[in-house]
Amino acid sequence: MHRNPNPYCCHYHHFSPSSLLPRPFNLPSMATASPLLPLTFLPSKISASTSTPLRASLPSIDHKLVISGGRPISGHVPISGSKNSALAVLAGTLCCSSGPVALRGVPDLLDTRTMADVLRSIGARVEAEHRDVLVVDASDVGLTEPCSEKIGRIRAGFFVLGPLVARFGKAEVAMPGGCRIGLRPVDLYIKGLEALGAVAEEEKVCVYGANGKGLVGGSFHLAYPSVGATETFVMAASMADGVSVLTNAAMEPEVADLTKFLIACGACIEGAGTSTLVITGRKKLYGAEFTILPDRIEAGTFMAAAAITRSCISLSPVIPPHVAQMTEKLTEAGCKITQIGPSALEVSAVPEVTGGDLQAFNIKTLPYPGFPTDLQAQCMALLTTCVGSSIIEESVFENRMHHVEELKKLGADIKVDGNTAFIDGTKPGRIALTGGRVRAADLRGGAALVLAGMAASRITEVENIAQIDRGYERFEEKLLLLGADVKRETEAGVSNLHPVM
Ligand SMILES: CC(=O)N[C@H]1[C@@H](OP(=O)(O)OP(=O)(O)OC[C@H]2O[C@@H](n3ccc(=O)[nH]c3=O)[C@H](O)[C@@H]2O)O[C@H](CO)[C@@H](O)[C@@H]1O
Ligand SMILES: C=C(OP(=O)(O)O)C(=O)O
Repeated sequence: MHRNPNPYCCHYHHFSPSSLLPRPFNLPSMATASPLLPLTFLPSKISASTSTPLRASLPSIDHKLVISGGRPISGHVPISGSKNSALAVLAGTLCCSSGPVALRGVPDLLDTRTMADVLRSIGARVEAEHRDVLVVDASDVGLTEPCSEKIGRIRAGFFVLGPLVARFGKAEVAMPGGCRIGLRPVDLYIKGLEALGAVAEEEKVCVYGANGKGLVGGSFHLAYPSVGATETFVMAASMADGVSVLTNAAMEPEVADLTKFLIACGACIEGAGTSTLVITGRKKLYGAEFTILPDRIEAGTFMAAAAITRSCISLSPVIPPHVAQMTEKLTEAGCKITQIGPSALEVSAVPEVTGGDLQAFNIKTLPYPGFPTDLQAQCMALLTTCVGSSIIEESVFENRMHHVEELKKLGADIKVDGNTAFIDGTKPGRIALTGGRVRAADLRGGAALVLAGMAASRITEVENIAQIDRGYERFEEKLLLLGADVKRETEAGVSNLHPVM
């Protein structure tokens, strides 16, 4: 690997964003996957505090979900810790050079397992302690080139760049993977680090800290409130020498959660959850205990599941303001959402509440507090069952409509023009989805197909569910617990149990 002869030099290397476009998506290979682990998990034991063993990657690439549709669901579903918060916080553990971090609520997902492997590849210790605590000790990390193959599987792999440059003065990180929903460049990450004095090398993502040590405080205005670029800047600035200011920062709850985590570790950050962050760098951050916030996207997905099956379910823990956009849209459709506890909601779409049909609504995805792009596909599935026409405008990612063709195979009537989808809903008293064989192209699109299958009149098979396993903890087990007829089919046969533990 080529190295800068003087990695700490201050001269400027021109940074070319085009050299940082993502490489092709790289799913975990069956050849490298570990064998199935013993099954010890029973659906009745699902709890919001499910443990996080984070062992080897889940070999679910050839698994499919088989759904027998048309059944209502009922009961309570526990919501796991947030995938996107957990991934950012796991990257943030690299800021802690003194003492271990104890994390509660890290969901057991393909993506969190991959992130754990990324951390291990540079010398961090990542271990499950008790059933619910994941301990990460990055005190002895010394390497600055995390495993490229693992980074190439997940978007959040790139989040380690900021902490590594800030702590060690250099880092070489491969282009990340994640959902194939657009070009997803990393130019804003790099520009943010450059504002802190970093120097990026052309042709590869190799970044050096300023003045041979690390980063210096600086100001940066994000041209777009990118979640990952905000998180990268905040982690890096927390260890930079001096005060940094970030404006037009992303305000997603997961960004605020990362900020809270860093503060718990000794960082000095003002403005958490707002668009202006003022960060006073600290020489060192320390290990701390932290609990990951509940996953608002998983919660929103189950809210959509209740609506699409015209059912009534409760869910917790959920932070009601975090799902406000979903609550607003489902209420517009005719559902009733009731807060039944400080962190519990009931979602009802039963005929006695809705009068029989749900009404179409429109969506435009936007950065938080706008409607989340990560719930667009699930809402599209729902809208194919609502009465009337609706329009979905995807404004965050330029290529997040892969689920359209698959939904059409299940009987949906959808037309796409650029990033706008026109959904011709169903007729009163009739749900048009029939079922069929479809393939998950990405995480949320995959979940949307499962929801559609639950409303369809016949059997639906969803293939390539490794995509779903990337971001939903025990998805089909939770659905099964609610009474859905969902089975995981593996090469070895049918299984209603997740093959993780
Ligand atoms: C692991 C994680 O947390 N993933 C989430 C994160 O992704 P991620 O952090 O990748 O999303 P961003 O907010 O960065 O991306 C939003 C838009 O900004 C563009 N962009 C981003 C960075 C950059 O340097 N240059 C650039 O042009 C992207 O291509 C995209 O069109 O936020 C998204 C938006 O809420 C969510 O859908 C993802 O689930
Ligand atoms: C787009 C998503 O994930 P990632 O950014 O990890 O690809 C998602 O969670 O919907």
